Amino acid sequence: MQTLTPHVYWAQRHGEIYLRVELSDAKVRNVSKLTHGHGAKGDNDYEFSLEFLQPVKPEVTHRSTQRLVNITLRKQEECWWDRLTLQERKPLFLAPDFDRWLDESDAEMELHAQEEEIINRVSIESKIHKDPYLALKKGYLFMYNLVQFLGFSWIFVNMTVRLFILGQDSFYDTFHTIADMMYFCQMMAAAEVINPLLGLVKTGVFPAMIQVVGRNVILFVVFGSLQDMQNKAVVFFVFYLWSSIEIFRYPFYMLACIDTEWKLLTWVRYTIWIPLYPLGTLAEAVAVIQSMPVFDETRLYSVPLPQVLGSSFSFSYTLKLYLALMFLGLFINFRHLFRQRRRRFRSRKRKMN
Ligand SMILES: CCCCCCCCCCCCC[C@@H](O)CC(=O)SCCNC(=O)CCNC(=O)[C@H](O)C(C)(C)COP(=O)(O)OP(=O)(O)OC[C@H]1O[C@@H](n2cnc3c(N)ncnc32)[C@H](O)[C@@H]1OP(=O)(O)O
Repeated sequence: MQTLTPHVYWAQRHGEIYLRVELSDAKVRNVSKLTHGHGAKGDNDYEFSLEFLQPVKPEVTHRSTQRLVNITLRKQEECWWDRLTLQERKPLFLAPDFDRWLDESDAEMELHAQEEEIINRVSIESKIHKDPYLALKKGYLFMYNLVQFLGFSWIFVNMTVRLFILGQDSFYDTFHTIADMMYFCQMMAAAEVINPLLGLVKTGVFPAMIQVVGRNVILFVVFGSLQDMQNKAVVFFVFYLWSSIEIFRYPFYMLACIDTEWKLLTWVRYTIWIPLYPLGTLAEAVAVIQSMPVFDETRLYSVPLPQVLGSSFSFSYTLKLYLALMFLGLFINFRHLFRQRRRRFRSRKRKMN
């Protein structure tokens, strides 16, 4: 029996080489030796060898059907080859496999489509299998954000309308008009520390704690417990700056809960804190400084001391320490928000590419 060379058809992808050998009832001894195949010249031994343009991995898979043998090789390095063989002249027995043939850009598109399909499958599977309470969690977060959004919108609209109608006079009774709603929203905001603790949102507990504790000290201790502070203009600025960010932040979270994004809203949420956060901290610092003489005068929250050390330890000393903490808190949260912004816009750029 003589040894012949079969017709071999080839195609490639970035990572693989496909060879198709047209022989019926072929038995494969090793990948390049096909015994007892039935080719154009009848029953014979068939053999071929190829010197590839670049190295391939040693593992080779092959599958024989009644009419042909399919061989798959993996390229050592994932890249597009200009041709299959090292020698420029194509061997006579080799031809393109037009059934599988793709040019480089089509192969790239096929690769992207496969990658996307895998990502979609993994994310759907992880949603279905990993968290049976996902809908419940999202429902809770959506409702929480909706209530906060409504609360802060009421505050913002109310203050804006009053500013237009009463002008500067509206500054001085902000507290009496707005405080109840602000108490409600800021008490609810404790959930913002609890949510990451329970793993409901993927963010740090510490920045949320700084934010919530920081605001509540101002609201409940500085404004809430000193009547003299309640009709100061600084209340207007503090409340207006707080609500200006929240009317964008909460709707942004609401959309996130229903896996939706409105690009302009995302941009606003991750941008307006840049002027608002320092201004808000400044307004809070002014409130703290203005409250110090009032605490000294009223002796509220002062700690009685033994006679030798003086009569009492005024709460204004604690506030002096708190002032320093405020600027440390501003620095920590400014850095945190800056990172969140960079992460958000970087991942969006990556999605667009
Ligand atoms: C521990 C002792 C403390 C001592 C205190 C010391 C005093 C400190 C004083 C500090 C000064 C404070 C000044 C301040 O009060 C002044 C002002 O507020 S002025 C107004 C301007 N302010 C702002 O812009 C801040 C607004 N606040 C915030 O942005 C947040 O509170 C903050 C914690 C700072 C940051 O938020 P977060 O870490 O959550 O970042 P993201 O928004 O990017 O969210 C991350 C991912 O989690 C998802 N997420 C978060 N929350 C929710 C939610 N409620 N519902 C649904 N999803 C949520 C979000 O979608 C992100 O997910 P993904 O990454 O997948 O997009």
